[in-house]
Amino acid sequence: MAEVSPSRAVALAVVSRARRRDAYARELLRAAPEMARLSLKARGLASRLVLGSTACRGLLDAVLDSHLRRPRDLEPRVRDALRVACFEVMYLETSPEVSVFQGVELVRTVARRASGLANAVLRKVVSCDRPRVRSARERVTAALAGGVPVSVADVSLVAGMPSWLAVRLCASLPAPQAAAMALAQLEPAPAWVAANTGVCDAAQAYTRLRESGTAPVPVALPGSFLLEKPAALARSGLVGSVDVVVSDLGSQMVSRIGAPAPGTALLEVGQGRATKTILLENAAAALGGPAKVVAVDLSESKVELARERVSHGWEASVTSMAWDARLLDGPGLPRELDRSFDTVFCDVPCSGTGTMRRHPEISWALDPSALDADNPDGLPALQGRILEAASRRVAPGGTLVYATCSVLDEEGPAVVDRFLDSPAGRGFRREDCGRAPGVAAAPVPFQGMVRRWVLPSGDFASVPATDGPDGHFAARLVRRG
Ligand SMILES: C[S@@+](CC[C@H](N)C(=O)[O-])C[C@H]1O[C@@H](n2cnc3c(N)ncnc32)[C@H](O)[C@@H]1O
Repeated sequence: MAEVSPSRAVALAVVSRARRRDAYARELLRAAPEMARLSLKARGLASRLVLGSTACRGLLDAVLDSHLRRPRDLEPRVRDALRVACFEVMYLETSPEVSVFQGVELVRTVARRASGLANAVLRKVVSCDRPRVRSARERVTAALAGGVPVSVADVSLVAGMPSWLAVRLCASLPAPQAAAMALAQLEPAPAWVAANTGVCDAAQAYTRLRESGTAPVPVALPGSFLLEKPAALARSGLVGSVDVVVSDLGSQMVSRIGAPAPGTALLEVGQGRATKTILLENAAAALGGPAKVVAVDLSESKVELARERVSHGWEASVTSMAWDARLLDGPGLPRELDRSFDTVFCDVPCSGTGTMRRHPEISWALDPSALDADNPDGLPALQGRILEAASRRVAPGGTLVYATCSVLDEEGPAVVDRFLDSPAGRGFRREDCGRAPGVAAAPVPFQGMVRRWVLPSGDFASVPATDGPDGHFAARLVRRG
């Protein structure tokens, strides 16, 4: 009898490891020694099974529980195997016979006596749930073209996300965009990288990427590439040496929207691992030379990491420090922050709903109350507070950029509207992100790519779609002189 395939066995090992260690599935997938022994095709399937079964976790559990007499009795390792198999039956194109057979074998590898139960459950998934997904997908695909509404239930089922999140998504996005996002959620996300021009120019980055087997394809922004074989990047050493930074194209667009003029002062709030610091300096350099950047983050360990990364090419122009951005308008600021800046770029903590293809844990880990504007401990309150405090550091005539990787109104336009209505915000006016100097100076096709996502308000809001960038939001506010 045929055995369970290596890709499914590896997928189960990684999913179980993530549960036991309470770790991120994508990171374990990258580090898994078993992955290196798989063929490229098998690695692709293992990766889809791990990321997909993680992204749909709650929905798969509800499906499995509906077919079990005593769901609570299911051992965690059997549930892991059934989730992987259930995801394949419902969402992938594998024939039902193969996916059920493989699912039963997978369960047998962890609990021989549970194989009969697995067979019964997976057959029910084939007859009840697989057709539901297929018909929901047809309706969502029809909504993509426009003119047809999209239902919350279909978005939730097609994307494998909780219904409350689908409700918020459909309230934030026009139907064709909600449909495009739902259809893209369980597809592999494109892999973009940008050359770190502090270390190498676009031509050198291209050569190094090509020689390392990543099959780079230049995109409309010089130094930016789509990788056709992203798996080779991990072995290339180019990420560790910071010759390139891995960054979604939407994030690269936001960095051009925030691009400081050469030699001017920029305060970056929420520096994280310094990916945008490098992109912002790339953008300034493209305009003529680096900016003088002071960057803050609440997390000491991220500041350490950021310092190491910017030391590759930008050590002379970037200062990274640990500071709580909510205190940027208070007394006792360190000398580096007690001044005004030509640009203040706020990359605030957010739900990450624009990046769920890359971070599959997000949708089932999010607490809906964290998105309520009136929750004092929620994200919109934190984002508004950071924006307000950071606005005090903008010089007259200077620019304040507010950025998130969320697609939800509550964390984007609503936060900016509230700020502009507040006493601190009254001195600012909203400007068109598509006309930002860093965008206007970029090649015309890139300008078109950015402007495609600019809303009538002037804000930038990309939305995930198959082969498209992640969901990023940016508002550009100029302080009256
Ligand atoms: C969206 S991430 C930034 C990503 C980063 N800009 C990059 O490109 O890698 C938001 C960052 O804000 C930081 N943060 C959260 N609360 C903060 C606060 N009160 N003050 C400063 N930084 C904060 C987090 O540690 C996190 O690194």
